[in-house]
Amino acid sequence: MATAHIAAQPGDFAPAVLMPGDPRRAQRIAEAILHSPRLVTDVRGMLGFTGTVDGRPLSVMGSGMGQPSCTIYATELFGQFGVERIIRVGTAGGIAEQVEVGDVVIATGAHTDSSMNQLRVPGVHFSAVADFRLADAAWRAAQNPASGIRGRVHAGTIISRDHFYLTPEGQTERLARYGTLCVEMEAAALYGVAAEFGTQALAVLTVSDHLLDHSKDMSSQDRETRFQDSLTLAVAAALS
Ligand SMILES: O=P(O)(O)O[C@H]1O[C@H](CO)[C@@H](O)[C@H]1O
Ligand SMILES: O=c1cc[nH]c(=O)[nH]1
Repeated sequence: MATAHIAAQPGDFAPAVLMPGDPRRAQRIAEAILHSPRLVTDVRGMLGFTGTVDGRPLSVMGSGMGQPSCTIYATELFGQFGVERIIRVGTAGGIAEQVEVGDVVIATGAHTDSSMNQLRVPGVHFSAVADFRLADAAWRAAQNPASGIRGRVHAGTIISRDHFYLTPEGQTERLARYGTLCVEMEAAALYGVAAEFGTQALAVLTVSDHLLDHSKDMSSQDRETRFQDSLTLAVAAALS
């Protein structure tokens, strides 16, 4: 039962999927945390793996960059492959002053400048929010010393932008005033797809750079590899 973008069979995906934007990060995560990972799809190089963690099935699959790409994969996983929860594990740019490079953000809600969720309920400004149970599980894992979290963890609102390079003047500073923690490019759409299917979604983000202070930004290699804390929280949520 392959779909247009996923060449897998029924049962190939676990009920919970970790979803980074970068398919190479999906492979690294699969190799790092899954017991007996097997490749279940590679259409367009968007790698998906399934294995087990502590004897429980778990999948990892890339989403690509941006809300349209993430929406395609999330829609097919929820709609065709029996997936019940998707936890995005991505990088983000810091916006709030208290958020530093290397910190982790549990995205409880996502503002957006995208039109994708506007099309869902005509005349309504859709609220793109994380599943409370997943967010609570990630937050509780962050507070538990046994989890081994080394850095700081924040929970709150983020923004999912369509543009990586084009930002209206003053928008970032205004978002900071409204308590927005960081910016990435997928969570709002992912939360919208989960609402459509009555399933669960969460984004756990590693801050790779800061929009208002670039002095400590990560290299592109660090962006691919420095995600241990967010991964720990994402797995805790996925298997909760
Ligand atoms: O690191 P990932 O998960 O790709 O997430 C962030 O990085 C990409 C931009 O560099 C966008 O996809 C953004 O959301
Ligand atoms: O979308 C993103 C992701 C990481 N860093 C940014 O500045 N923006």
